[in-house]
Amino acid sequence: MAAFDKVKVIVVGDSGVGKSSLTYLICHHQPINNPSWTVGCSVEVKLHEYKEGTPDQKTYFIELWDIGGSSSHRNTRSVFYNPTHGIILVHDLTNRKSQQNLQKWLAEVINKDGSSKSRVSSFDDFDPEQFVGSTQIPILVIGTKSDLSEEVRTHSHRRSSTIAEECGADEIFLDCRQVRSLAAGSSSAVKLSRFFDKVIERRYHCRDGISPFSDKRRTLASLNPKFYHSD
Ligand SMILES: Nc1nc2c(ncn2[C@@H]2O[C@H](COP(=O)(O)OP(=O)(O)OP(=O)(O)O)[C@@H](O)[C@H]2O)c(=O)[nH]1
Ligand SMILES: [Mg+2]
Repeated sequence: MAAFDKVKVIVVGDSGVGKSSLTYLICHHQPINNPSWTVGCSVEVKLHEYKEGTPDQKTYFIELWDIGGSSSHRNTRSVFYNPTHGIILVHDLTNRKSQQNLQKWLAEVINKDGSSKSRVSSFDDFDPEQFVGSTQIPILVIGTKSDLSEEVRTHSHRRSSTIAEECGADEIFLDCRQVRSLAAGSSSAVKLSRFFDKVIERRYHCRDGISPFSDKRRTLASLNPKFYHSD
């Protein structure tokens, strides 16, 4: 089998928001039956056509690292975060807290990327806008359980979540249990494909060639030293 270049995208969010359901739908084009809690991390792979339909089209492997959201694993899951080429932040549209917690998830990912030397001193101090500006790791925000959300069902548009606005990230609302949620040509499928293109672009086609994770803490610290303290 041909060897394809690959990128690693991590999928994070609170336990039960639907990360495994979403990951399965993306990779298998069908819903998963009765997902069980993810212990540690589960990796699914999909092939993606970068810049499909253009002369630059090329096939890549996308690894989706579906991270178990249980808070009891908070101290051990850092091993899964390095390297990270793209981040999918998942929240449950029927659970506002899960959306608010995405800021903590983002902070956790940059905080625990394999180094115990540098820490964000407080999640409240964490500024997603600054994070995005300094690391340029592409982010996609996904709101699940749109079928159960009154707000989504009764309005054709729902306001983007704060974190998506702060990160300048695209956001998708969907029902992970329906194949049609990511039907080819749908706006959600287009956003997802555009996100994967961005991740590949950043990883393989960026002129400066900087690894997103190797450089981000230094950049963040130089931007705002208050984020960091030494142990
Ligand atoms: N109605 C509805 N149910 C969903 C949707 N997405 C996920 N679920 C259900 O929500 C429950 C939790 O989904 P999971 O995919 O296991 O959640 P998770 O985020 O992987 O949870 P952890 O592995 O514990 O971190 C399951 O019963 C799913 O069937 C959705 O879009 N709509
Ligand atoms: Mg899971």
